[in-house]
Amino acid sequence: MLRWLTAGESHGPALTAVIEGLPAGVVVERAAVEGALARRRLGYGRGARMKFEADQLSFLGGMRHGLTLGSPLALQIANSEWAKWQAVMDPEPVDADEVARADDVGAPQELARNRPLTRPRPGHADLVGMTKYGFDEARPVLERASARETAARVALGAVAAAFLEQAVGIRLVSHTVAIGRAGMTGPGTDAPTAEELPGPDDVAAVDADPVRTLDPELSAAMVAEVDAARKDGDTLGGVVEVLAYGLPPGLGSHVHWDRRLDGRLAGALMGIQAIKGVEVGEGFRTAARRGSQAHDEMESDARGLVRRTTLRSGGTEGGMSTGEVLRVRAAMKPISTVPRSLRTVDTTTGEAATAIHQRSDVCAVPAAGVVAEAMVALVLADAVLEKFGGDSVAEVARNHAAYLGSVPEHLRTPSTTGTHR
Ligand SMILES: Cc1cc2nc3c(=O)[nH]c(=O)nc-3n(C[C@H](O)[C@H](O)[C@H](O)COP(=O)(O)O)c2cc1C
Ligand SMILES: C=C(O[C@@H]1CC(C(=O)O)=C[C@@H](OP(=O)(O)O)[C@H]1O)C(=O)O
Repeated sequence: MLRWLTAGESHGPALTAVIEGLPAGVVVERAAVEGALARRRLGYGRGARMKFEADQLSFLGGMRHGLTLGSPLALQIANSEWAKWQAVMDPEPVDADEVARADDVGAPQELARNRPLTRPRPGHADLVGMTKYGFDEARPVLERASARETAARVALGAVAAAFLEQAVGIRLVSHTVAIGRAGMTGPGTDAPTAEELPGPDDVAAVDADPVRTLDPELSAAMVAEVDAARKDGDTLGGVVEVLAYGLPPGLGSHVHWDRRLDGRLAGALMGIQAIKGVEVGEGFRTAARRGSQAHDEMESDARGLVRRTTLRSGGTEGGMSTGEVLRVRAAMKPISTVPRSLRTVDTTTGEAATAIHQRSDVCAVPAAGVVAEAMVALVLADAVLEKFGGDSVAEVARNHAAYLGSVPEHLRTPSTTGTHR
């Protein structure tokens, strides 16, 4: 079983993450984890904070000389802006005078770090978090609700992705499929073909695009959507897709609801801030089709392998991976810190007010794709360990190879023979 936790506030000293249950012998390269953290900061529409704040990574346990030890792996992402926030966010008691002095000289009240935040934003965690935890302002809520925390998940996801590739050859890629109305497809559209999907070697090309899509026309339309929203003082959401290549058939299980791979993926993706919908394969769009147009028919190819003719299911049947490319989508709602300020109430007086608006992202959909990729990597790593066990990477790899080798000749598929993309 793979378990993991994150801790840390958005403007606190650091984010901390621990993952337990990884086998020994995973090569974890600093460059790979830092690369993943850098990818999460990408994307047209992100706010100013992404430019000046740096993710300072340290490995604190569970590794020796670049290899996992089989013990819990702990890492930390220090906040380069901490000095500015220390008085306001110090975990230890601080003099009120010191907090008062932490005001930004000359900053408008909106931007002052030390003022109580009493105008909760509709769509953010502010009001309900204050009510639930008994706070009289939103700072203690928004600090943890903030998607800054996703940096810790992305770091863990990079470790999980390293394990997946090294032990069983699974590789992931994510991309943006819609921002606002750009890229939205209706119920009639069919599943993409394998050639239309980004492959695992396309990660750098996807990341090179400002909105993380390989389609230049779509990219331009998405950038235009972000520009138009920014001009109107508004924000946007969209849809991201994660693809995983190299899965064996049989990760997850049909035998119990909480063992279904699709359910576990949906839970993990819905656990990302602002994600409000998840689709496996054609998801909601498949509901509008007839059965004859909704499933992936099987045929025997020239080599006698059982092959699917389409990619509609998204790579799961019965809560198990089929061995086809895994394809999951997540829908992100628009950013709730809307510059043109939404109506709210001041929680000190109950009077009408406009919601807090500090600097924020206009659109963070491209970054959400990187976070979704990390969550899928973590779920798949857990499912691989459940199926193949093993205390070392070599043992997991042996168990995986033995399983694939045991599939009867007449049921072999491209995935059981290692010939899928
Ligand atoms: C990568 C990423 C960046 C985000 N950036 C912002 C932001 O700058 N401003 C904001 O109000 N919400 C932002 N959000 C969304 C909030 O974190 C989220 O709406 C809030 O935590 C409430 O949770 P809920 O939307 O799931 O209800 C971001 C989310 C993600 C995944
Ligand atoms: C810091 C990150 O994202 C933050 C997520 C976020 C939110 O409300 O979720 C709000 C913004 O923070 P602030 O309001 O302090 O500018 C984003 O910048 C990050 O992703 O590293």
